Amino acid sequence: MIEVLVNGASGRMGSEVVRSVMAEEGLAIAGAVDPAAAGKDLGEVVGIGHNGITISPNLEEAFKVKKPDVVVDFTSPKVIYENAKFVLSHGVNMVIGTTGLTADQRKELSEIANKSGANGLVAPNFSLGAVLLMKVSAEISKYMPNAEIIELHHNHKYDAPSGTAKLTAEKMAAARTKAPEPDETKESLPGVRGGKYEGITIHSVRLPGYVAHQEVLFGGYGEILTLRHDSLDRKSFMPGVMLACKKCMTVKGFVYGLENYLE
Ligand SMILES: NC(=O)C1=CN([C@@H]2O[C@H](COP(=O)(O)OP(=O)(O)OC[C@H]3O[C@@H](n4cnc5c(N)ncnc54)[C@H](OP(=O)(O)O)[C@@H]3O)[C@@H](O)[C@H]2O)C=CC1
Ligand SMILES: O=C(O)C1=N[C@H](C(=O)O)C[C@H](O)C1
Repeated sequence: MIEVLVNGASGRMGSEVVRSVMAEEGLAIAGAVDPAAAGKDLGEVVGIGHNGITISPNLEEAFKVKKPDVVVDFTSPKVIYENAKFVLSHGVNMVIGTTGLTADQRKELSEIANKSGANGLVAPNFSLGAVLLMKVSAEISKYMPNAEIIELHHNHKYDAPSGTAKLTAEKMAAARTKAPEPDETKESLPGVRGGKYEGITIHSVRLPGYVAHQEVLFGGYGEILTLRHDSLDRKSFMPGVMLACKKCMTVKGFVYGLENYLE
C-alpha cells in the first residue's frame, strides 16, 4: 500500500484527491494538511462521513504523526515552494499539482530531491486531454508559428496566466522552426492584446461558471486551426493524479509535465 498525504486537503482539488485516493486500489491516506480545517475530521470535511483522520495544521505536524510515502500538493502558488522544499528535503516523494513554481525554483527543488533521494513530478495539468492538447499544439507550431492561447477559468483562481497555458507556450516556442509573422496592431487600451510569454500571446478569462478550459488558435493564409480542451469537472484530473502517486515511487528524478509519466 502506498501511503499518501494530501496537502490542501479541504480545497477544491485536495478534497477530490482525498476521495479518489480512498477509492483507489494500492493507495491509502496517511494524513492530510490544511490550516483552515486543522483539527477537523478529514472524512467529514470532504463529505464522506467521519473517518477518524484528523487534519493537521502544517506538514511538520503531519510528518510527526506519520511520514508518508508520497505528498500530493494542491495548495497555492504563494506557499508551494516552501512546501516542496520541506517534503523533498525529508526524502519523501512529491506530486505537485499547484501552479506557480518558476524554472529556477524547479531547478533548486530538483537538486534538493537528488540529494535526499526523493522523486517528484510538477504537472500544471493532470487531465489526459490537456496533456494531448499541449503535445499536438507543439507539433502544429512547427508548421503554423502564428498562434495565440486563450485560457478560461473560474474567478477563484489565484494565478494568471494558468500553469497549463505557460507550459503549452513553452512547448510551442521550443517546437517552432520559424518566427511568427508580427502583427501591426497598436493597443489603445493597455492589456487588450493579452500578455506575451515565450513570444506567444496568452489571454486569461476569469468568470464564475468555468472550471478549466483552453483554446489554442493557429493562423495561416486563409485558414485558422482551433484546438480546445474543457475540464468540465475536477474528476478529469484524478486518473492522472492517481497514476502519478504510483509512478513517483519508482520513476527516478524530479520531472515537469505529466507526459514524463505517460510515455
Ligand atoms: N495540476 C492540475 O491538474 C491542477 C492544478 N490546480 C492548481 O492547484 C492549486 C489549488 O487549486 P484549488 O484546489 O482550486 O484551490 P483551493 O483554494 O480550492 O484549495 C487550496 C487549499 O490549500 C489550502 N492551503 C493554503 N495554504 C496552505 C498551506 N500552507 N498548507 C496547506 N494547505 C494550504 C487552502 O486553504 P485556505 O483556503 O484556507 O487558504 C485551500 O483549502 C492551484 O495552484 C491551481 O492552479 C488546479 C486544478 C488542476
Ligand atoms: O486553478 C485551476 O483551476 C487550474 N489550474 C491549473 C492551471 O493553472 O493550469 C490546471 C487547470 O487549468 C485548473
